[in-house]
Amino acid sequence: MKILIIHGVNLNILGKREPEIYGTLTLDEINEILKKEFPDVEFEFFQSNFEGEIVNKLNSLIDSDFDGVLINPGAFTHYSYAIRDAISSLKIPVVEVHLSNIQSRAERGEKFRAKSVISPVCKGYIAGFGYLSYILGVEAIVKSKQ
Ligand SMILES: O=C1C[C@@](O)(C(=O)O)C[C@@H](O)[C@@H]1O
Repeated sequence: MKILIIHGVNLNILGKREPEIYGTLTLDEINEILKKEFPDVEFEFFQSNFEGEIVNKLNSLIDSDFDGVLINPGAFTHYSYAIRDAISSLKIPVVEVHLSNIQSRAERGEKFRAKSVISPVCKGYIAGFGYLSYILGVEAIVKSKQ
């Protein structure tokens, strides 16, 4: 089984970025945890701060042999119709994940986080479990394929 993990904008600085919200693990450490948790899955990892690069990556999956995509779009979650349309064009399952609970953050004042323009075109979404959100997301892709 082949799964593409897409980390969006500002996730390259995980570990140093607001650790009280996003935790202390770096992106590489999260990627390593996924490889250890799912030894039978072939992963490709992709991070970009550029919306168009993420769109290009998603477009490249049309007619590919990937079985699923897990994406944390970062702040693109809240406004990128381009990423949304690219996901809609895919036939394989896409799961959206977030480290933080974007709904509770919205209630506590950051209202813009309440809206994900991405989740309506995903198979499902998981938020609020820190790096475990990624594990749960991959598990959802693997188990829904079985
Ligand atoms: O960059 C991020 C990270 C995030 O996607 C998360 O993983 O909790 C939540 C987004 O609202 C935020 O812009």
